[in-house]
Amino acid sequence: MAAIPVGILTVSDACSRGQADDKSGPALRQLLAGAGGRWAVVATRVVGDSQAAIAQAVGAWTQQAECRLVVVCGGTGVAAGDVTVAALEGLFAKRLPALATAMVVGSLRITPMAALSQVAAGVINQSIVVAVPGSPKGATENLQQILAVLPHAVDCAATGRSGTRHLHGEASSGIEIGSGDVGSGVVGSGVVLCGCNRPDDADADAPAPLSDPLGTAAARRARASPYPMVAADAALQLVLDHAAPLAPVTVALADLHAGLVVAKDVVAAEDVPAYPAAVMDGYAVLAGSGGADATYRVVGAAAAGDQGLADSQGQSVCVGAGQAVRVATGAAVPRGADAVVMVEDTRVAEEGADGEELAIRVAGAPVAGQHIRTVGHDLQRGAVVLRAGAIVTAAGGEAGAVAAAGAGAAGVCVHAMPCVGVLSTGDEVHDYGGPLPRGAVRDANRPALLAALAAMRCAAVDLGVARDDPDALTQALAQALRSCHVVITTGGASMGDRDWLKPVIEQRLRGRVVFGRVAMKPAKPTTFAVVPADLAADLAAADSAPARNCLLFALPGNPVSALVAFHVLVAPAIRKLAGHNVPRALRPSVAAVFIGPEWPLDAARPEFVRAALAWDHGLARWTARIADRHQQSSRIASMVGANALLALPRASAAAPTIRDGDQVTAIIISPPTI
Ligand SMILES: Nc1nc2c(c(=O)[nH]1)N[C@H]1C(S)=C(S)[C@@H](COP(=O)(O)OP(=O)(O)OC[C@H]3O[C@@H](n4cnc5c(N)ncnc54)[C@H](O)[C@@H]3O)O[C@H]1N2
Ligand code: MOO
Repeated sequence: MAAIPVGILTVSDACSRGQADDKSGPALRQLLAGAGGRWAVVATRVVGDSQAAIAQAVGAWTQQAECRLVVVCGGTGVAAGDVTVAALEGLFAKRLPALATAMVVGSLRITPMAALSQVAAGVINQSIVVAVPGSPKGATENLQQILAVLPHAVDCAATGRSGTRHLHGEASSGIEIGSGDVGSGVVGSGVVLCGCNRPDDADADAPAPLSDPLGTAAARRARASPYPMVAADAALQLVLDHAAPLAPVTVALADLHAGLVVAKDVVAAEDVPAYPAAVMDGYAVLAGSGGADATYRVVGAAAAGDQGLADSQGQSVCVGAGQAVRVATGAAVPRGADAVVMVEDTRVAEEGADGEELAIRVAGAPVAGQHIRTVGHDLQRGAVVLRAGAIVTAAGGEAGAVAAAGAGAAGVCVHAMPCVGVLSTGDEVHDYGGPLPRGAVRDANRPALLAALAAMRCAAVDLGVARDDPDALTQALAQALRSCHVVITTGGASMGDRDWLKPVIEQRLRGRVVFGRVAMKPAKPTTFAVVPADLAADLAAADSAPARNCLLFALPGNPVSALVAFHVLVAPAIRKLAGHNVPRALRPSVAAVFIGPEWPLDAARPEFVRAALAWDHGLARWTARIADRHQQSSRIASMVGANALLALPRASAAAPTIRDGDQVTAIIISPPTI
C-alpha cells in the first residue's frame, strides 16, 4: 500500500508575487494528510494566473508520473483573469466531468456560491488532475467530495485499465457513481460503483503495493524501482505530516532533561520570595526615620532562614522609627522596616564594651523599598513558570524555576519521548565479537544509530540483527512494532534480490509505504512507511497492543547513508513525536561559510556532506569544512568528528561546484564547539 504522490499547485497572482500567503495549498495538504497516509504530497508550487505557467507545472509533474494526482487550486472563478480550467482543457487526454459534477453538487449543499466556480477534472499523462476553487474553504470542501474515489481513479489512470463494472462496497464515501464509465455516473450517497476490471474483492481504498509479490522469480521482478523519487524536502514534510506528538507523561524533576517538551503549563504554587527578602547584607530600617544625622539604633539581627525577629523573650519585634536590624542577604525583612541599607554604606556610630554594634550611621538617605524583594517579586503564585510547548534546555534553568516555585513535588507534565527500535538486517552483518568470515562486515549501523538515539535521550531498543529472509524480518518487525513508536531498520532497502524490506512492509505488515526513494545523496533508497501496530500485533503474539500507527524507517545499509538519513529525516520525526513543533527545533541548521578547496556538486541528487562546523571568532560567523574529502556512503570514518551535514544543491550549469567563501546550509547533527 504505497502512498499516492500528489502535487498541489496554487494559482494566484498575489501569492506568486509574495503579496499574500498561500493558505489553500497548506489546507489541502492538511486534508490529504488526514486521509490515513493514503496520499503523499511530494510537490507544491505557487504560480501566477497564467495559462503557460499552469500548463508547464502540471506537465512537469505528470510527465514522469512524479505526481499521480495534481490538485490545482485557484483561478477557477468567473473573472477574466481566471484561466486555470482553460489551461487544463488543452492538456486533458480525457475529461472526467462526473468528478467535477460531484464536487459541484457536494459543495452546493454547503453554499450556493459553488455555482460560480469552474471546477474540472481529467487525465493528463496518466495522472488525475483536478481544479478546485482558490479559497482554503472552497478548495478543501470540493476535494473532500471526491477524495474517496480518487485513489481508484488514480489507479485506473495509471494502469490504463477500465471497462467491467463492479461494486467496491465503500459506504462511507458519500458518492455514488452509476453504471459504465466513471465519467457517466450520477451523484448521490451510498456505495461506490466503479468502472474498472479489478477483481471484485479488491480494496479500492488501498492502492496496490508497488513491490513485487514476495516469491516473484528474479527474472520477473521489476528492473527499475516502482517507487517515485521524492525530493528531500518533500520527504521531510511527509515524515513530519505523519508524526503526531505523543501523549503527555509526568516526569520527576530529576528527570527533566534537555530536549523534553513541556505538555502542560507549570504554574507557581507559591510566591517567590514568599516574604519580603533582603537583597543585600546590611540593615533593615524604616526609611527616613534616622533623624537629621541618619543614625539608627541596632535592635537585633535576622539571618537567612530566621522566621522573624524576636526579642530575648521570644516576642515578635517590629522595627520602629530610628531602629535598625542587621539582616543577611535573603533574610526576611523584619516587620516595620521598609528599606535595607548595604553594610558598606554605614559606619558604626556607637559600639558596646564587647564590640557589639549599638548604633549605625547611614551614608545618604535610604529610600523606601530599596534592596528589598517584595513577595512574589521573582515569581507570583499562579504565574506560569514553564509554558506548554517550551523546550527544556540543557542549562538547568527550567528545573530550578519549577523547584523554586514549589511546583516540583507533582513532577512536570511533558510529551513522552518515543521508544525507538533499531534493527540491522543482512546475512553478512556480524556483531562486534568473534572472527569475521570473508564476505562479512561488522555491524556499524546499530551502534551508530543507538549512540545518536542515546544523545537524543530516546528510549532505544536494540533489536539485534535479522537475517535476509522475509519470515525472519516479519517476525522481528512485528514484535518491534508492538512496543516501539518508531522502528529503524538498515539494509535490504534497494534493488537487490534479497532486499526484502519494502515487500515485507507492504505485503506482510500491511504497512503503507509513504515513500520508497528520496532524491538525496547518500541514502537514496530511504523508505518511510506507516504500519498499524494493531495489525502488526495480529501477526505477533496473542495480547493485543493499543491501536496506533508506528513509523517505520527502512534505511539503506551503507553506514553513512543510514546515519545521514537518520539525521535528515528520522531525527526530526522523533523530535516531532516528542512534542517539538518549531521548524528550527525539528531540524536545526545555520548558514555557514564554506572553507576549503572547491567541491564538485552532484549532478543528479542534492548531497548531504559531512562537515565540521565551527564559529569563527574573528569574523563572527559560522564556518564549515568538509570533514573528510572521501565521502563514499560506505565510509563511516568520514563521519568521525562531523557535527554538521552541508545541504548542498544539485549541480547546475551556473554553479557546478561550491567554492571557498560560498554560503552553505549546515544541518547541525551534534552541538558545535564555539
Ligand atoms: N541496482 C541498484 N543497486 C543499488 C542502488 C540502486 O538504486 N540500484 N542503490 C545503491 C545505494 S544508493 C545504496 S545506499 C545501497 C543501499 O542498499 P540496501 O539498503 O539494500 O543495503 P544493503 O545492500 O543491504 O547493504 C549495502 C551495503 O551496506 C553494508 N551494510 C549493511 N548493513 C550494514 C551494517 N549494519 N553495518 C555495516 N555495513 C552494513 C552492506 O554489507 C553493503 O555493503 O544500494 C546501492 N545499490
Ligand atoms: O544513496 Mo547511496 O546512500 O548513495 O550510497
